[in-house]
Amino acid sequence: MSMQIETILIDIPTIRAHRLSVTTMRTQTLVLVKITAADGVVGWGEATTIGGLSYGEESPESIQTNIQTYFAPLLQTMSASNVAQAMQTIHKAINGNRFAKCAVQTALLDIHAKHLGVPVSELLGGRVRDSVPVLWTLASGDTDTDIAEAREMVALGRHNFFKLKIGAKPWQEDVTHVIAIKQALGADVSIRVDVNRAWSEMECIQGIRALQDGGIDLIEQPCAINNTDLLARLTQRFDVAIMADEALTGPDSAYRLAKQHAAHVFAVKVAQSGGLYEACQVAHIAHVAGIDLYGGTMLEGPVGSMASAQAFATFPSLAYGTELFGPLLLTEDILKTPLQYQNYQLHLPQTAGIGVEIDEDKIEHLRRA
Ligand SMILES: O=C(O)C[C@H]1C=CC(=O)O1
Ligand SMILES: [Mn+2]
Repeated sequence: MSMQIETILIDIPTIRAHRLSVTTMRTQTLVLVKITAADGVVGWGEATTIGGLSYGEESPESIQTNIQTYFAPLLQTMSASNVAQAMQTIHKAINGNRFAKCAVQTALLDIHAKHLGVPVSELLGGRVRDSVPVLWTLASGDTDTDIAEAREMVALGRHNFFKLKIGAKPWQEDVTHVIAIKQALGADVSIRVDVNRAWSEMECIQGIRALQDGGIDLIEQPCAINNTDLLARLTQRFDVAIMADEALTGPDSAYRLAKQHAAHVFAVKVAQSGGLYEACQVAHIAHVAGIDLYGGTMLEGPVGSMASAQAFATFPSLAYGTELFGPLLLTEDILKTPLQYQNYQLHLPQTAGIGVEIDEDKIEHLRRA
């Protein structure tokens, strides 16, 4: 009874340039993991990251190599039915590699949930919601384009709150851009910013003060990943919510950030957490510590986005919503039935597994040779 595992890279152009402080994306590389159980049931997982190695510590190519070289031989000795035991074996043999571990765990959960005939959320404690609010990230680099894009999203019923990517330009220029968008969209539209760790302490103090005065609701990862002391000082200093993103790398860091009072909000990402179980643990640590929750993304395609939704649907609260818009940033879909984005929410189906039906012909056509 052995399992087979395959890693597939798919390069898909984005609908427009997506500008972050660490990189400008024009394509996204989906990293898909396909596990076939001994009985033929297929499970899917995703280990997509942003901009090669410019955002995270694993690249699409390193994930593929490490899964083929180190995960595959382990999986060939296991049965798919006990996900906890399989992950324990993997954790004993493989250090780090959270994204790869998340993808493998997701595919194993997909198989197990399909065997049981339940959605993956039922293996994570059960749903407290059947849909999650989804924001849109304005990151064209141009103020007027961003305003027009936001208005279109509201009119379409797709998104009614927004995140702006800043940190690439001098902070004063970024603040002018953000405030112009906030004023154009009005008091009722929540605007958040993601600095992606670009600012020094003085830039944080001056930039965040101006953004707080301008009515911005949330400041995401303003400073360096490891400078959690500064993140804690900013959390004490400001009333506007400070959110940890890159600093959060699973339950252990969640515990340390909570103990340090280093954030008002946690951006929980399944890949950064090292798996769906671990993302749920991060959420529970936050909940116990009185830290609010936000469902983050690595701009995954439909597999990783629905896997994330299965986890986020179980979170005790989701005060700041989610950013599971990754599939909408891509020019190609890889599903037989597209995900259901309606009324500003992503809806979770009741189908068994993670809730996606992959178009394998499409994947064969799009995959990297
Ligand atoms: O949050 C990040 O840092 C990465 C990602 C999430 C949304 C987006 O536009 O970029
Ligand atoms: Mn972020």
